[in-house]
Amino acid sequence: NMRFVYPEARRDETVVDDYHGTKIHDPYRWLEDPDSNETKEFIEAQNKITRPYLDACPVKADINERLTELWNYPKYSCPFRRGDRYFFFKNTGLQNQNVLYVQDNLEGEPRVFLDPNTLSEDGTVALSGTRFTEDGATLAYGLSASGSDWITIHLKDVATGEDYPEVLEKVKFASMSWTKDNKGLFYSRYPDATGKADGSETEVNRDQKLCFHRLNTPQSEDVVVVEFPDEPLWRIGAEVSDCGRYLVVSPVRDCRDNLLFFAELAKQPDITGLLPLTQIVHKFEADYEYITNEGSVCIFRTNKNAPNYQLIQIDLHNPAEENWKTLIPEHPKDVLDWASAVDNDKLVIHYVRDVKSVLQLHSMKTGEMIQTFDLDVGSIVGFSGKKEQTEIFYHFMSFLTPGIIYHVDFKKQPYKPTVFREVKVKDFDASQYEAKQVFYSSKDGTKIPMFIVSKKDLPRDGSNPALLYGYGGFNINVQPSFSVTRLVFMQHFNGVVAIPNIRGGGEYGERWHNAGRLLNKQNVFDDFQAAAQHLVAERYTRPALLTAQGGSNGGLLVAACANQRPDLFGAAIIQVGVLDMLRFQKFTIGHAWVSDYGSSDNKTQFEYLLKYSPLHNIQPPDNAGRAQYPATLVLSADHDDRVVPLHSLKYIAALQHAVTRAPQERPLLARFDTKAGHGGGKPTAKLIEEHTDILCFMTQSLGLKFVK
Ligand SMILES: O=C([C@@H]1CCCN1C(=O)CCn1c(=O)c(-c2ccccc2)nc2ccccc21)N1CCCC1
Repeated sequence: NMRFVYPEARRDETVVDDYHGTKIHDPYRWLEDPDSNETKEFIEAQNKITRPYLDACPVKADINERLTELWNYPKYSCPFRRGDRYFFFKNTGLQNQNVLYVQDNLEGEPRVFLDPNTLSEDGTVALSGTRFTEDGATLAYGLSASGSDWITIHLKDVATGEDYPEVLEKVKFASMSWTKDNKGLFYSRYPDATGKADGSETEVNRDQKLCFHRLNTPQSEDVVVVEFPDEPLWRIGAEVSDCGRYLVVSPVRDCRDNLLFFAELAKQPDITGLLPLTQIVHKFEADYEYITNEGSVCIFRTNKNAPNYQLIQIDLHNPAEENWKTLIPEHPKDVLDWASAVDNDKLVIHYVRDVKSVLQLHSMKTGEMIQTFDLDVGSIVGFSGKKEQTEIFYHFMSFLTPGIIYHVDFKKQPYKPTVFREVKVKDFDASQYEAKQVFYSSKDGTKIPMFIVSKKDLPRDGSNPALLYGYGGFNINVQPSFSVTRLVFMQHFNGVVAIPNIRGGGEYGERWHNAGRLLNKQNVFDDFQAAAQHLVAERYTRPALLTAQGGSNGGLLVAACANQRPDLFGAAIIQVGVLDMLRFQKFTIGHAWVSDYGSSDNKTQFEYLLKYSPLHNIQPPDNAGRAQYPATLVLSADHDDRVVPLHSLKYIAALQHAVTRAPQERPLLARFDTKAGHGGGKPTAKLIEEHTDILCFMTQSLGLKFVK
């Protein structure tokens, strides 16, 4: 690789913080101001060296063409019934945003109902959340711009397609829920901002309130119905019960555990102020998620006394914990991932069993299993069904299956799924590939599952490039899914795709999550490094051909592993990563992540965070044996208000500084996009550009050969 001359970034050695007596320098603190000219110039200078490096890739056009060709297949969501109509999302293939269609019945001619592509020239306005009234007459829908978490709520008359005049502003992390009479909407919003609030700001999100909006009135007349003024960091989830009588209110303060309150809406014909709430869960010690209710008996999915989750019944008229009943006890191995009421007296239950989806039908009355719906190895990625409806749809996907939507009609016995729609990717022959699940040992001996996908009959001589993808946090499951980018890597680079289900995720319930957070966070990095070692030991690949990739919390994973074991990876792709572990809680929603990371405000947690924080553990390669860094590409964007770009800016500045006058041959680059955010709602055009650049970076830095 050509030797890189990196942009000089000013180091302000006067910025020193004192954490519980420990002094920590933060010389790039000035990069935390997104609006300063100096920061803008830094971003420009980074893009100025990265762009030519990526564009110099001799097979960039081939990669872009293949990605575009393979991406261009029709994508559908499950149809869902609202009122007397069916709706579904569809993308013909390369549309920037999915389009919402409506049809009078499943065989009827679909009509475009809402096309977000008409809302912006470049596809950067995205639909973010839709909620129909029970009668299907009105749709509340969120719009987000440039990838920001901020949304505006709009209200549309379904019959005419006309929008109501009002627009609800300052909405983020909102639950939207209609009253049963279709006249009003509960939603959560933040107070009017002092400065800008378009997603390029970094201010802490605080003082969220639950409001009630009457349809066809201005937002200024909305009523605050629930607030916790002493708890400015709480977010307030709210849901009107299936029967319409109750509002279930579930405040959260971080990314796990919630409280439970409810209000009796029947007693509030006219909502004019704070709702009287009955509290039923008084401690943050578990997750409680409302599923449905029969009269005053509510069913909740919870991990209280059940790390693999269970369904319990709470009678709102007798809500004390000693009266709670277990409806479906936790399974010893399988994780109860979600549940949904259907056909009035049944529950559809999704389990995750060794990272694979299991779908079952249970009696709502007794909890007994009625039957399973057989599935191949893979994931349920979509579902539609309602308590009072007599049919469901579910969307199956796997590494080698782009998508199959199944339909079950409960009016016919036996309940037998039929294929409603199967999508094909042109000139993709799944029989040329294999996907398998292996279990490898981590540093502490824990068995970790890992999916390995590639062309069949690849040589096992360490000659294949490999892509190791991980997340490892927030109780999130990384289940099999179909990816065009990974298909290009497998088909045209003979690439091996490896996806370890490392600790911190939810694949084995709360135990797995707890084993990878707070003072156990190093287990996550150990699991990922052990996965890399397994791939090398089994001769799938060798370190010089191994790319580590992760985004968000997964970006932290990759950056921490590149610091700890630079010798294991030839390349590192760090997307919208959390990289300053001492300051993350000071920006936007970062404070919510303390449930996984802890906080530098706490001495014990500070000492632990300091040991792995990517920004604070950069060590230059030397001639005494410390390996050079993997070729590194850091990616972020100007409207990422989930993980603000300052993490990536400070990290790339520190990394480039550290290797000045050090034996670092491989490039350490950053790609900063505009009118883009954390990833949600990103238009297809931007996705293809980004994935092209990532594959070009891997090709250039690892010297990969593109095979037609
Ligand atoms: O983004 C994240 C972490 C992990 C996954 C969710 N997450 C969050 O920060 C979740 C943020 N978040 C919420 O907290 C709630 C919410 C609202 C009301 C009640 C309860 C929750 N609703 C959301 C809706 C859309 C997007 C994010 C939302 N991270 C980025 C990097 C580290 C963690």
